Amino acid sequence: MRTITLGPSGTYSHRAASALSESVEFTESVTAIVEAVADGEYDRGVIPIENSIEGSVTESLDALADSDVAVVAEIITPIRHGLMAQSEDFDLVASHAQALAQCRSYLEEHHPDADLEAVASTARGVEHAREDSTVAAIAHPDNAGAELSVLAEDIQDQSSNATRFFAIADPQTRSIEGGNTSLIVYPNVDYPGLLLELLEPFADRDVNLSRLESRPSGERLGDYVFHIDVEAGLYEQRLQDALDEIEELASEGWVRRLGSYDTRHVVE
Ligand SMILES: O=C(O)C(=O)C[C@]1(C(=O)O)C=C[C@@H](O)C=C1
Repeated sequence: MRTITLGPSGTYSHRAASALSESVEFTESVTAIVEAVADGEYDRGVIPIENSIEGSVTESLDALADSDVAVVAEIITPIRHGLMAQSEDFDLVASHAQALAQCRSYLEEHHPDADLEAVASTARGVEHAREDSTVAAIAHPDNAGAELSVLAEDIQDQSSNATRFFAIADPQTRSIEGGNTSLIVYPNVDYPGLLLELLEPFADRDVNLSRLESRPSGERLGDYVFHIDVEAGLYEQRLQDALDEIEELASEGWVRRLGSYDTRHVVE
C-alpha cells in the first residue's frame, strides 16, 4: 500500500502514517497529499486534522471540501515537542506554524528575543537547524541525530498535547462500518435558524456530535461549509435518517459522507 504524507522524513505525520503503512512517501503540503490521493496516485494519505491546543488544521479541512476522498481511519497521537539546535546560540526558531503555536508560552518565556519562522513541517525546520547554526527547530526529539542537541523537551504549552490525523483513500473505499463518521455539509443558503435545523436531525435521534467546524466556502462573505463529526456509523439507521433530512435542508448545496471509521491511538 503506497502512502503519502507531510515530509520530509521525521514529521509527526510521518510517525502517524508509519502506524498504517510500511511504505511512506512525502510531499510538502496537505493540499498536495489530498490531491495525490484523489487523483489515484497513492492508496492512502495521512493528514493532520485537529490539535488539542491549536484546534483545526484549516488547510486540511479546506482540501477535504475541495476534493473527493474517503476518510478510512482516524489516528490520534501525543505531540511532545523538543527544541533542538547546534548550540544555545541561536536567534531564529523554525517549525510548522502549528508547532510554533503549540509552544507559544514556552517561547515567550524562554526565548522572547528569538524570531519565529513558519516552515512547511517540523522536519523541514530540523533541516534548517542542521544547515544553519543560528536556527533552532521545534520537532520530535528523535530528529536531533548527531548534529543537533536537544536543548529542551516537552515544551508544548499543555502536557496533554495531541493531534488527530485522518487516513484518506479513494472514495470507492469509503466504509459504512466504524463508530465515527465525518461529514461535510454545504447548505448554500442562509436564513435565521439554519444551523439549528441542520443539528436537530442528529439531536432528535440521539446522535452525539464530536466536532462542528465552519469554514468559509470561498463563494461569498458569510457563506460557510460545515465539517461535522458524529459518534455513529453510516451503517446505523438513525444516522442514515438524519442524513436524509440534512440532504433536504442542503438541497441547494451538497452533503459529502466522508466515511465511517475507527480510532487508532499511536503512542510512539
Ligand atoms: O510538521 C509536522 O511534523 C506535521 O506532521 C504537521 C503537524 C500539524 O500540521 O499539526 C502535525 C502534528 C503537530 O500538531 C504539528 C505539526
